[in-house]
Amino acid sequence: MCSNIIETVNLCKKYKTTYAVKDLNLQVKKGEIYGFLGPNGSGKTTSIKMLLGLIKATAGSVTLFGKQLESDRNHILKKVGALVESPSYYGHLTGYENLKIIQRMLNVSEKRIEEVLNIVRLTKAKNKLVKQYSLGMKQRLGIAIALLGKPELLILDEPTNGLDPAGIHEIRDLIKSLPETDGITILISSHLLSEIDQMATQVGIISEGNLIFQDSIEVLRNKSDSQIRVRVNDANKAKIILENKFDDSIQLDANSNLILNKTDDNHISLVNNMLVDSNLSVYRIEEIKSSLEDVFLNIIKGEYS
Ligand SMILES: Nc1ncnc2c1ncn2[C@@H]1O[C@H](COP(=O)(O)OP(=O)(O)OP(=O)(O)O)[C@@H](O)[C@H]1O
Repeated sequence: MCSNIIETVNLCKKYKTTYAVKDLNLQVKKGEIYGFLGPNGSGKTTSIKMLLGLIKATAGSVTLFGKQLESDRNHILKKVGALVESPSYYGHLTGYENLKIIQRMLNVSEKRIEEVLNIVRLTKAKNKLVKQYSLGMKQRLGIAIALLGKPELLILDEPTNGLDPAGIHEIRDLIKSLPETDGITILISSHLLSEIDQMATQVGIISEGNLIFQDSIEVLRNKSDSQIRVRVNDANKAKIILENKFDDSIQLDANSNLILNKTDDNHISLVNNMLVDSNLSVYRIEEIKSSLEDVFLNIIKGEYS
């Protein structure tokens, strides 16, 4: 049995002669927090709109909960909550009153309003007019609205866009806490890996409409390159010694540290012994890893393909 909550097969959207999304094969399993990453204009919103049936695909299929979206759209979408682009509210009404309108439309219990206010931590601000809410509070209200119908799948399109670091942190904590309580599956898009790094279990990277990476966050982390940085009392002398011995050019960084590309233990031990035998003082040997953001940028540039 297929355990994918979202599955798309060769999903395409073409505008005139250009593909905004090309042969997208997304696979999102139950209970995952799937980080859908890509630079601005890479096709995230277009993909999400196709998942929600808001725009028609040029080709390909969308399957949610094992059922083709086309076959039973209304029934399937009842199990989905979404926040796409800037949510619209009635600014002259309170947060509670905004939720009340949607609660009536969805025909869920009034008790659910208090529950979602609590989840998004807006209970204290529920009687404040929404026009007086901060951007972060408005985004959290948008998530509360998306959660009202107790969705099994939550789709959030760039929910941290425009937020300050504290706002981003709040949304991150909130999203991380959701699968534990409700067993919900979440797809969240962003153009910054750092924003979803600590919450995503699975990552899909889209660039120019093509999905160029889809795997666990661990696999992404393992793509991070390592180098060894060595601090000695005379870097130039050390450089000559090592280059003569290993017949390989050694770089120095801006602080006159030696940078070694070979990182295996035996090599590092050999280097250390050589430097010490040459009466150099070795102050520090440390591993430096490229950041996850660098890995993300390198994947987009095609450096890992
Ligand atoms: N209605 C449209 N007509 C023509 N082109 C469109 C339309 N909507 C989107 N596009 C184009 O499709 C491409 C993908 O846009 P999309 O909004 O999906 O990207 P995105 O990854 O969500 O970017 P952002 O983070 O900036 O929202 C862009 O080149 C965009 O200009």
